[in-house]
Amino acid sequence: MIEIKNVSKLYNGSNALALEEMSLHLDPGEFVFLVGPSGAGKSTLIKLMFREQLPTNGKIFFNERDVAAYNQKELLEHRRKIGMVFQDYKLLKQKTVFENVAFALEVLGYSPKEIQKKVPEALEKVGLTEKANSFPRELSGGQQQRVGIARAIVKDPVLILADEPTGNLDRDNALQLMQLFEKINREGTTVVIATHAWDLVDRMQKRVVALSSGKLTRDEQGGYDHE
Ligand SMILES: Nc1ncnc2c1ncn2[C@@H]1O[C@H](COP(=O)(O)OP(=O)(O)OP(=O)(O)O)[C@@H](O)[C@H]1O
Repeated sequence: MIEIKNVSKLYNGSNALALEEMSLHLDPGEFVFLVGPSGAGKSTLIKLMFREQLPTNGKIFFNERDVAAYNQKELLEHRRKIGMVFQDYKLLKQKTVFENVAFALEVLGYSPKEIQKKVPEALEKVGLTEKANSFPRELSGGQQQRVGIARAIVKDPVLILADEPTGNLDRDNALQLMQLFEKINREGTTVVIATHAWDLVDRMQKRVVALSSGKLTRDEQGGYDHE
């Protein structure tokens, strides 16, 4: 699904590489944790996969297509296929839960009829049917992140990219969130999660890709650290 080949990233105005000669292959249906210390390059890798940033060197292929060669239509199509989840949820405060999730479809041009069908399905999947008419401020952090996940899955993405999705949550909520990602993955969506939550990574026993100073240092199935 995604092939990252010898990718390096140097941000404008920076003199250190955020990623250095990184290569990584993701197959459809995988569940992958990206781990590593602050500044290791996890967010950069996620931004490159979403094609929010372009590599300075190297190439990224999404379903065998070079993402740097996309035209405008292909770029929109790429982003339609990828659901993003953020640490700070990024919900619209003045919109209800339903409206927040619906908005993700409105910007993609879905019809009102499709929106009325798909939003309740997504809310049901994340267990928030009862909260459809609530505003984000009326929800707990865990519930707000579930809205974030509903917004990501409502467009039936093939890939979910989550950057530190449990960073603002307590351990119980974080674990429930990870289990929700696992359920979404079981239903066929590829999931990539950048996280510092090493205890949860240990518990989940998935593929773990570790980065340090922009380099891949480990890529294996299992817990956070086997050494
Ligand atoms: N927009 C930017 N401009 C310049 N440098 C940046 C930019 N974004 C990130 N960097 C730098 O690139 C490196 C990798 O950052 P990145 O955010 O990818 O790390 P991370 O592993 O996600 O860290 P964290 O766990 O703290 O989120 C860091 O040295 C960072 O300072």
